[in-house]
Amino acid sequence: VVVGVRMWRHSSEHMKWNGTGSTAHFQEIVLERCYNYAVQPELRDRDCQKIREAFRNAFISKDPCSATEEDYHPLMKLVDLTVPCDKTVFWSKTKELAHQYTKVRQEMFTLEDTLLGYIADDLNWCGDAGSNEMNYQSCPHWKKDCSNNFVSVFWDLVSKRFAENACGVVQVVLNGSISNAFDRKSTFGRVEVHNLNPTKVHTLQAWVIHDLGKFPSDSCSGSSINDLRWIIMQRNIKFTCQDNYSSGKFLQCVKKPEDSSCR
Ligand SMILES: Nc1nc2c(c(=O)[nH]1)N1CN2[C@@H]2O[C@H](COP(=O)(O)OP(=O)(O)OC[C@H]3O[C@@H]1[C@H](O)[C@@H]3O)[C@@H](O)[C@H]2O
Repeated sequence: VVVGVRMWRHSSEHMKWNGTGSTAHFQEIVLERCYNYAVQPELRDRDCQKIREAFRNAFISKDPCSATEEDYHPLMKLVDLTVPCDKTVFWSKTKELAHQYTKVRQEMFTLEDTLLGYIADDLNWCGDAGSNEMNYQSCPHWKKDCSNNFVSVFWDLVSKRFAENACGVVQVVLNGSISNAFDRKSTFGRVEVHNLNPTKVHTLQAWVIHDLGKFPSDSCSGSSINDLRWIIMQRNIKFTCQDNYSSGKFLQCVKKPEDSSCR
């Protein structure tokens, strides 16, 4: 009975938040994804154990509404978010299409195609100040509880670093099937656009892609894209835009650019 009561009291110690709890088996998933990523075999054992520990230590035993970028600095020191010039792909409201793109064009990289983005994608994590356990019951919701939670701060930080490291011609896949393909409040609009380095990035190429069989709701001449064009040109970066693509045609043309219907 004592063990039962202690266990019960222990699990009820966690705060009740409005967001879903930490992903089950979080630590094992982080380690396994690290091993799966194309890390050089001789490095991966040492590095993956360290990455798992540094990731956990960033948030465990801390108030989950007190996250800061500094909490992640030991983890950021272990990974590199740099990709080759002309190979960076940002996205906004087009996650699946952007990943289909980089699956077809393996030399292109979304944040998800870097080690840290690949490890963290679709996971949720938080702890509690009064415990060294993860909270699997609930975690802060970025709107209903607090924006400085560990997941939101993580994605803003890695998105910022990913944008800072970009060079040459960078691309962004935007959703032409919603009214505002570009949204200043999105991570792309709030973080990545403002962290591109104009001395390294000379052009931002936007793709405004609409869903197959639907009329486009936004286009390169729409007000939201004109807003993006203005912001980018203010930053002394060239802006180009393509909008006569449905998602199917976009994937077909990135696979075979020489196809006559793709010019
Ligand atoms: N699993 C990933 N999540 C996120 C990435 C990312 O690369 N991977 N993010 C952000 N992000 C999280 O996704 C939603 C918003 O998406 P959504 O509203 O669809 O688009 P965002 O522009 O906010 O964010 C996409 C943009 O930021 C990076 C990625 O490099 C793209 O260029 C919000 O919770 C962000 O914190």
